[in-house]
Amino acid sequence: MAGRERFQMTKGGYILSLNAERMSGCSWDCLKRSLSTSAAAQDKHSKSSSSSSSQRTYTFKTLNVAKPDFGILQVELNRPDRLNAINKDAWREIRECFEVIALDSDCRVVILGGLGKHFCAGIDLSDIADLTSIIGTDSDPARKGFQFRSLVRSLQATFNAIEECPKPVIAAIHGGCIGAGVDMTSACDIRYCTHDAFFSIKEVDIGMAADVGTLQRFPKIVGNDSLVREFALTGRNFSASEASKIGFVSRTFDSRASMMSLALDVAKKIASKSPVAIQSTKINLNYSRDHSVHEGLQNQINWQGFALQTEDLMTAAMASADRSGNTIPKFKDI
Ligand SMILES: CC/C=C\C=C\CC(=O)SCCNC(=O)CCNC(=O)[C@H](O)C(C)(C)COP(=O)(O)OP(=O)(O)OC[C@H]1O[C@@H](n2cnc3c(N)ncnc32)[C@H](O)[C@@H]1OP(=O)(O)O
Repeated sequence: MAGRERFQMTKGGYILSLNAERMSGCSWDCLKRSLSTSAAAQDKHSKSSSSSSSQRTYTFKTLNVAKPDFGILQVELNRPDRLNAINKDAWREIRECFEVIALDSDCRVVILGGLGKHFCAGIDLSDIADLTSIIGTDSDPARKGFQFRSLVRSLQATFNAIEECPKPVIAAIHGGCIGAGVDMTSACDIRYCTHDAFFSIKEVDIGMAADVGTLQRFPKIVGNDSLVREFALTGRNFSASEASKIGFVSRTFDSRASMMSLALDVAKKIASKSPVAIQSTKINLNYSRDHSVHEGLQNQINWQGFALQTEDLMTAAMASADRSGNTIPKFKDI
């Protein structure tokens, strides 16, 4: 973390550190309840954020958040002794973090990485017994079914929060990116990895189908149905070079340092542009991925109905027109 400040906002937000304290040690059932109330709390905060004087603090047990440069947040999975396996606190905190980032006008782009030897070893295997404890309850099969549905919905919401965050998210992957790690990075906008990275859609090896995004997002990223099925049906590791060949990652690097340096350069470039243009691009790319070309174009028409009214259009156009390159456009936060 040398050279980077711990980041704390002092205007219009949330005291996540208190939430983290309150939630530690809760059961999966408790996690489900907290995740569903989190959305309502977020909504309440978003409505009052412009007038609220409470603190927005990026303080988490399982995540490290820093602000390396203007408009950029660096979020790192921070359970290195467990290889950043996602435990119940992490499921909740990743969602909370990206929900807050979505509303944080100081943040224009995010770099998502992991501390320690591996990016992410998937779900925390020591939580599996707790996760499946619904089976041992007295409820009838239908009621257990409803409880499992609600659990999976709440876990999906963690990675949905990354995809639905209007700020672009750059995943910087090193070492293992296993199971839930693939689900998580599939929800990101840009993926880079080091040459030593390896990936696995590992869920079949723990007796389940991937259920928090990989089967839905990964095929749309790589566009090779046969290979998707080979990976998802065998759980075999695939290398950085395979990931690059199929387009799951767009660049590979010799070292983490060179990856983070390039990720930061790309993030700076994104942060320097109109946030109206950047967020409109992410939102419309996501919409168009999930709709027909015609529907995507219709949505874009409606979107442009307000987005083209931005002052950023003239600011950016005038800067582009100045061939000397001396006009550096400045764009207000959203
Ligand atoms: C509703 C469900 C929603 C989502 C479901 C998602 C499913 C998945 O994520 S499936 C994938 C689950 N993960 C795995 O199967 C990975 C298991 N780990 C490994 O295969 C290896 O650890 C490795 C990632 C290849 C790394 O190997 P290595 O570098 O040799 O480290 P180790 O010595 O094996 O591990 C060090 C230390 O970490 C512990 N650990 C590793 N993975 C996990 C994990 N997923 N959960 C909890 N703990 C993990 C490992 O036990 C070691 O612990 P020690 O106490 O130091 O022995």
